[in-house]
Amino acid sequence: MKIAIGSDHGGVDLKDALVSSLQEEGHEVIDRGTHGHESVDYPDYGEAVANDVASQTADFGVLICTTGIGISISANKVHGIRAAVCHNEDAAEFCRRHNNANIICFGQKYDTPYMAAKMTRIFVETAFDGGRHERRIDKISAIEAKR
Ligand SMILES: O=C(CO)[C@H](O)[C@H](O)[C@H](O)COP(=O)(O)O
Repeated sequence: MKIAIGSDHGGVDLKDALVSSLQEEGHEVIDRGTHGHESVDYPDYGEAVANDVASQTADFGVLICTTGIGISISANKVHGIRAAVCHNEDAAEFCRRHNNANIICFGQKYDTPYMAAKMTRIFVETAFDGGRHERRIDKISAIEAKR
């Protein structure tokens, strides 16, 4: 898989750990930064990764900030993006099965490298269930289309 990843300074250590584990698992990783602990603004990285996913430059995205919240809100402003904050394996599975999420978001404050790698593995390996969930995704897209 081709996976775009990004974080602000509050998520950079977890981001760097995930870049390594994703590469070890054989994924092609597009690392959109940040690349150090200097203070930066999470919307810049949320937008960069969201653009990669929306344009199909990447199959999926991974975003990290301190809590996972600011960067997920930012990514969800890009048309076609469904970014889900996950802190356990069940959420990582169900945001794919029911919500067809295309970006998974973590909070470095809460998620260990081990757990984030595990959740990311579940996320990329789980298919969308379709069926009744397709109708709901279509309604999300319809909300987007009004703007
Ligand atoms: O936006 C956030 C919360 O949703 C992110 O966690 C940021 O990393 C955080 O706000 C950055 O805060 P800082 O005090 O500037 O490090």
